[in-house]
Amino acid sequence: MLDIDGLSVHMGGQAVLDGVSTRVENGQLVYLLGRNGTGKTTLLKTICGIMPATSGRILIDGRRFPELPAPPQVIGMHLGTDAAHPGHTARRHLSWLARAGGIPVSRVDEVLELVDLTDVARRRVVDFSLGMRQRLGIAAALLGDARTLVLDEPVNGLDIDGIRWLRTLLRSLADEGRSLLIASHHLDEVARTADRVVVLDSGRVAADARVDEFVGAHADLEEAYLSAVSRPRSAGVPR
Ligand SMILES: Nc1ncnc2c1ncn2[C@@H]1O[C@H](COP(=O)(O)OP(=O)(O)OP(=O)(O)O)[C@@H](O)[C@H]1O
Repeated sequence: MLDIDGLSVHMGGQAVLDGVSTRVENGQLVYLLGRNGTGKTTLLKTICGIMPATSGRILIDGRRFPELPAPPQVIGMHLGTDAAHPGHTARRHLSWLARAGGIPVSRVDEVLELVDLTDVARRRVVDFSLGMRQRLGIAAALLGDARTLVLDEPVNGLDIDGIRWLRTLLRSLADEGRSLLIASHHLDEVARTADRVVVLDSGRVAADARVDEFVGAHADLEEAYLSAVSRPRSAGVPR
């Protein structure tokens, strides 16, 4: 479970996140939405202990990140498709992560199978397509069998079969009782699988609701989203 309370992150003298509070319960698949540059990646990195909070509190299964005895076994993270050394094979990358995280190396084959990369496990990451690097990042997030998962735009670059595969995987991980927080711009995936949405706007929570509540009287999810976020600074975007 993720519990975020009054989280602010300041960078370069600016508040990138400003008093963000939300919660992802066990068994919930929550999508984090918002315009480019509105703080989604910053929020995920702060949850994962990569960026420092200026104020506020983040609890992962009731504990702050520095108190976690074995972080990769508590929170799985996929924060971008360039995490692996390009000269390493997929297997070497995951084996290194497993050793660093105190995870049995035998788990590597399991996650390679889960993300359908077994056949290319000995190929170097530099030769991977974007979709293959997404799968590798998802494999890394799943290595520790953590109860909480944080994924940044995992759909990007996946082919149509891959998007369907990921949708089924994410839903089943939530149905097993895990907490998932996923930043995305893919409203179709949100509509199909999300339990809740959290919308960030200029670093603040503009909406935090069950999907059906969020859509409410709006025609659809896109209309609900556009009415939740402020107008873009650039002109000419029809509303
Ligand atoms: N290291 C940094 N120093 C200063 N500002 C930063 C730093 N990293 C990010 N920012 C700023 O923080 C803001 C939020 O960026 P962030 O990457 O969290 O947005 P995002 O919502 O994930 O965007 P996108 O949808 O494009 O991925 C942006 O204005 C960005 O310029």
